[in-house]
Amino acid sequence: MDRIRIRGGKPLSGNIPIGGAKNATLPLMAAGLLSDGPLTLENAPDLADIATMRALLVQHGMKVEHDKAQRRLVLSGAAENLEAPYDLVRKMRASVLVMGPLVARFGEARVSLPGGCAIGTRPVDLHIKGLEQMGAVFDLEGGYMHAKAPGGLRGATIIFPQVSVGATENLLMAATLAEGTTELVNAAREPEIGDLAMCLMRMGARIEGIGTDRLVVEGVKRLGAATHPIIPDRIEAGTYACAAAITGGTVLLEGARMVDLGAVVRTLRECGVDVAEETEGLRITRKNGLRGADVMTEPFPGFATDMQAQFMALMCVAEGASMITETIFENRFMHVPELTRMGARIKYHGQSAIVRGVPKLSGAPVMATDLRASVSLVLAGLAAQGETIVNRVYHLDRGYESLERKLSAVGAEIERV
Ligand SMILES: CC(=O)N[C@H]1[C@@H](OP(=O)(O)OP(=O)(O)OC[C@H]2O[C@@H](n3ccc(=O)[nH]c3=O)[C@H](O)[C@@H]2O)O[C@H](CO)[C@@H](O)[C@@H]1O
Ligand SMILES: C=C(OP(=O)(O)O)C(=O)O
Repeated sequence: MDRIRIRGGKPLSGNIPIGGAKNATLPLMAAGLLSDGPLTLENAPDLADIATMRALLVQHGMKVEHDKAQRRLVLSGAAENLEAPYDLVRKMRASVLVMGPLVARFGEARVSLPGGCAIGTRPVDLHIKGLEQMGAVFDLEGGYMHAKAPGGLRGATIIFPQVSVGATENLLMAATLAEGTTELVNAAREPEIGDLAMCLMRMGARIEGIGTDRLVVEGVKRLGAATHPIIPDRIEAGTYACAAAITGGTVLLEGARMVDLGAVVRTLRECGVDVAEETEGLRITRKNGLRGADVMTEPFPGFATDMQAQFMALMCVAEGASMITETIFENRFMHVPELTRMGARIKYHGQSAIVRGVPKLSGAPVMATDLRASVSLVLAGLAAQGETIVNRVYHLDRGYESLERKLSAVGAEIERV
């Protein structure tokens, strides 16, 4: 199995191109089920999760062409098989995003329950309740959610008791083809949801309130073809910002947007890192020592949970103590024991961790159980003395395209072995 080998201690310098956002591309691909298309998605990343979503849509009966050279996905055709099988849903939770579009367009879907995952239990009750409010009837059988709405979905007012990115996306897509008006209250406001809404509008949907926590959707009879550019990946950008910061370098993140990274940028500045907006993207520079800072993860526009592990790696070598509180997922500190093996001083209890900065980390063989925990070990390895080997590289391949190529191009000593 592939591993990543890093020899730390090299300040990064140069440009890193930021790809299209994984977490925008996955729902956008699911939206392809809402029309015969073609739906053309520009700036598509080449990631394992995108291949999994492609396999899922293809087994539903759609045609999905991925032109990797042109960074373009073209989706067309209509689903014939309405079942999302366990093997694919288990591999990638975002597979449940096919449920809303399938029920809305074809009146039925059978989607495997995803089960828990490394970062938490992650139930899908809000997705189910919302579709029930829109008239779908659910049976749970053999580990599958079987939803039926033979007469189609109807608009409803859905008030989310807690903010959910996936449930907002599923119900937003479903609402575009429902009869009448759907109101989504306390909706998630992540940039990926705005991107999905923009694409749905291009396909002919009628949506108001984009960018706010109240989305109002007027259902239409059918959606059509569209071409949509995917937004840049703010988590990939944030991760490479931490790479520049932890190595004391200067990197231009080509294509990254300040508007998506407000809370991360504010925290980096608090730690003594310079962040400047340039025409081509964001420039991250760290000249002096890092200072510790406290962080609490929250729904957007708060600090993203998908940046928590990377930030913790940074705080391991910052001066003073930092308190990191994870409020979104109940089990998202799996990187702590591995960072500790590299010499970090971290204590955690419940949802909070205290990181006491040390002058140096030391390289070690490490592994993690999820995507962002894995990349936090890469960041720690970039700063550590000696060699770090990161195992289970398949986690990284879910969300970071050409990670080792992008980092070695700016001076890191990193390779896949
Ligand atoms: C593919 C994708 O875009 N993944 C992102 C998405 O995941 P995902 O859409 O799964 O995350 P949610 O926003 O739905 O989850 C937030 C919280 O709500 C809970 N919850 C969610 C749905 C539900 O029906 N019931 C329920 O209790 C979850 O267990 C979690 O504790 O948003 C997360 C939070 O920003 C990110 O970390 C993930 O990277
Ligand atoms: C948690 C993540 O993804 P997923 O929701 O697909 O597990 C992530 O991108 O960090």
